Amino acid sequence: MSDQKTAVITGGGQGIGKGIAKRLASDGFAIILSDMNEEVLNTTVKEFKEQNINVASFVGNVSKPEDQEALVKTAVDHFGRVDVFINNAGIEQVAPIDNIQPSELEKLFQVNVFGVVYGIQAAAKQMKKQGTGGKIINACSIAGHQAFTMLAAYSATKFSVRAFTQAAAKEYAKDKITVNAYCPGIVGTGMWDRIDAGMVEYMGLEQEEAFKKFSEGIALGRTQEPEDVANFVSYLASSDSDYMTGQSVMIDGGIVYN
Ligand SMILES: NC(=O)C1=CN([C@@H]2O[C@H](COP(=O)(O)OP(=O)(O)OC[C@H]3O[C@@H](n4cnc5c(N)ncnc54)[C@H](O)[C@@H]3O)[C@@H](O)[C@H]2O)C=CC1
Ligand SMILES: CC(=O)C(C)=O
Repeated sequence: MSDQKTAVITGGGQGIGKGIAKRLASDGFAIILSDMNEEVLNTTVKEFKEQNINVASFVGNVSKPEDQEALVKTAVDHFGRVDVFINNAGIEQVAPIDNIQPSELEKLFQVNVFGVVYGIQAAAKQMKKQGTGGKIINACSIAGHQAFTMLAAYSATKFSVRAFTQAAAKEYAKDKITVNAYCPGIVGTGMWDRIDAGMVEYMGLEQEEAFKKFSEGIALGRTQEPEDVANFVSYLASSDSDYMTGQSVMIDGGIVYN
């Protein structure tokens, strides 16, 4: 087994996942970046290679268990091990409850919940085989602690991520696998561009007005960058967090207080 630890990041082609991957690379991890968007994935991998980051990639859909298994196999084939697995990929949906359609509800749960479950299963299987323990880290949200209007279904998926984070932490503790989650607030990524567009449609707001409105209550006075999330995930991926498991922690600049 190689000396260099390996971190796998789903939805790593852009946004928060890309920020996390960059940070973990600078922390010394070999990186397996995965995304279903091949174009953004290839662009980011090229950028990382130009920065001499030890990176390999896998195109896959987190909502397919066979893709999650193949992602772990890719990591093992390239780097011989999986130490950290980050279930970052996620999608949003903006709609009042009256308008939530069955197909959209299914898709949201398939990606944000089933995808996390399949990722946890594939990662834990490999970590148990290695016998080295490991860290599984899930993308939750402030919406996983407090449901938001127009984001009811999305919020429900993130409450569910919190439940799986707790239960997985309890089940895998004996294998020295910790399971925690990061709960960002308002991060200026493609996801928020789409949420903003959805709010324009349903609430009659001007473009970017929703982003501004949601951001008004941030105690630290600014919206979040992927790097703000990555700084915390760096801790979760490190041995400094060895005594922490089952937690879904707010990293939101002060929006939701538990
Ligand atoms: N942007 C924000 O304000 C917040 C985001 N989050 C969560 O953080 C995570 C990352 O969000 P962002 O970077 O903002 O999103 P993003 O939309 O900018 O990037 C998400 C990436 O995931 C990929 N992806 C989507 N569905 C996939 C699938 N089925 N299989 C594989 N890859 C898939 C996309 O192609 C994209 O590259 C998500 O789980 C999101 O729910 C949580 C709180 C706040
Ligand atoms: C996208 C998201 O999780 C929020 C709360 O903005």
